[in-house]
Amino acid sequence: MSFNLEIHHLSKSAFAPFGDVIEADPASMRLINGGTTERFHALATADATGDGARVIINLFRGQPRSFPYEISMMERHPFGSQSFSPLSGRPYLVVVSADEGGKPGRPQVFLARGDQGVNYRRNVWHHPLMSLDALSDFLVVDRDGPGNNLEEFFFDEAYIIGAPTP
Ligand SMILES: NC(=O)N[C@@H](O)C(=O)O
Ligand code: NI
Repeated sequence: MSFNLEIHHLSKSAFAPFGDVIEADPASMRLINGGTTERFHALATADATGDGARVIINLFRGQPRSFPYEISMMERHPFGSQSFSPLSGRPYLVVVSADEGGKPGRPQVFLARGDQGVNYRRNVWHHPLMSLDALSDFLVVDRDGPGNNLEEFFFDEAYIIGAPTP
């Protein structure tokens, strides 16, 4: 069995082609509330398109994935962005692909810290939530409304991820 996907630490620059990293970036910080609160401003933008579309806020409670793990499919949301912000303080995996002629290319795997969220830009290929180690909660901001906002693609041959090392 070949563990043929490397895991990289999540960074704003590496993730830029796919969306935003939601983290306490000093460059975005402004003091508010009489200096008692740091506002890390406009880290990402929620996008919801189509008549009747709305941005909604959800909680996802994800069961931990076991490894080696087969990446057999990817999905995307053609009508809206989707963000995941960890509430349990645990790392998790983020798996994304560039679009290649309407299909996902070779997945890229990022290990996100427990204080980093991600916002997938609209129509970006990604794997469904991948919690690690224990049941984990995430605040998820995405799009609700008419139309099918889920497109899935199944690979002919699955990619394999070995167990992440912290
Ligand atoms: N289906 C759903 O709401 N979740 C997925 O979109 C996901 O990315 O986890
Ligand atoms: Ni999704």
